Amino acid sequence: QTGSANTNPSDSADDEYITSVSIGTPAQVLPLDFDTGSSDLWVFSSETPKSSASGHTLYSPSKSSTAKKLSGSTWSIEYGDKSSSSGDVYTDVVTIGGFSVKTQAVESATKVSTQFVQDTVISGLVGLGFDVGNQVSPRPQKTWFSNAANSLAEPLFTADLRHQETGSYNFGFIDTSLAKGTIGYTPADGSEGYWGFTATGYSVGGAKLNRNSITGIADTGTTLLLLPDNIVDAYYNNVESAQYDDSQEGVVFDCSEDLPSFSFGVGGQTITISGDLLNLTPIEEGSSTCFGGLQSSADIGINIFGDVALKAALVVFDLGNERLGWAQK
Ligand SMILES: CC(C)C[C@H](NC(=O)C[C@H](O)[C@H](CC1CCCCC1)NC(=O)CC[C@H](O)[C@H](Cc1ccccc1)NC(=O)OC(C)(C)C)C(=O)O
Repeated sequence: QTGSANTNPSDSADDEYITSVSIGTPAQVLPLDFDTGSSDLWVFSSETPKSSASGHTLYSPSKSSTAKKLSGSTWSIEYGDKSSSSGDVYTDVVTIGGFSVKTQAVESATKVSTQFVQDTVISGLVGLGFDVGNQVSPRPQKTWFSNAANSLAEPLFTADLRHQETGSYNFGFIDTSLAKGTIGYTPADGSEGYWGFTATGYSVGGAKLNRNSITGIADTGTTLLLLPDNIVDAYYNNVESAQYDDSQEGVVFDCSEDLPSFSFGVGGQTITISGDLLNLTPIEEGSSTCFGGLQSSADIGINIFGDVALKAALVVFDLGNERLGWAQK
């Protein structure tokens, strides 16, 4: 068995990717953000304060004949961007791309931080990280993919995120036609809950890859490519107008710049992110100053290959073999 779901950029900056998920009986369809950087499936619901819930699609367990309260269970999460949410837990049928998990923990939000209130394009997250990262207590719950893995044709899923166009999350199979290059595999470290891996080197503007390895995570829930300062500086030294902008908290440059590409080695393959994918967006509507897709990871303590990097590749999250596959798109 397999599943295949389309995913779409949330806005002109590809800030997030939105995928429709069916929950309950009859199906309640919510727009959710698939996040390989966390491990909880949580949703705005009938239990979310009305003032916080306006503009969001809500899950109502009371309207689902298959919903069951997981009594005594609660959850609470704070994300890297300091946003947070918390609540209680139900189990219900959750269908993604035509594949159903009958008894999935659906975490219902009784509290959401301002950022989630304002981000009305999504009504929650589907965590696709390792189960060790789940935040339900007293008993952590499994992710949708972990529950699905044994019934899928293969215990893996792929992410095909695209710039300003529809991409896909496929479960249980690899559609190699989505990629131009060969899939290179490298071990994945799930011990922290993330999909951790090591890139074998990098280069700017198509130069030969150096041998400076980079350990980081493949994170569909992070917009940017976040790498160490020495790499960020090596890249922006090639961009005449690049400068750090305190108010934007990142490197900005003239939108008219012809940006160099950025490449990294992984699993014996080279993934090249084109210059135009490294120009994320004007700092505000109509501005001629643009915000870089590559920024520093210095104050995070972990390198993150977020959507800016993932857009250049077809990425295979292979739980069965504990490995990540990358192929140039
Ligand atoms: C709870 C833990 C077990 C796991 C937890 N994991 C993470 O924090 C990483 C995870 O991928 C989280 C998942 C995101 C949380 C916020 C909502 C969207 C998903 N990523 C994050 O926390 C990183 C935040 C994202 O990069 C935001 C996402 C965003 C975009 C538009 C509007 C709002 C929010 N982008 C964002 O800020 O884009 C700019 C810089 C261009 C504005 C952790 O490490 O603490």
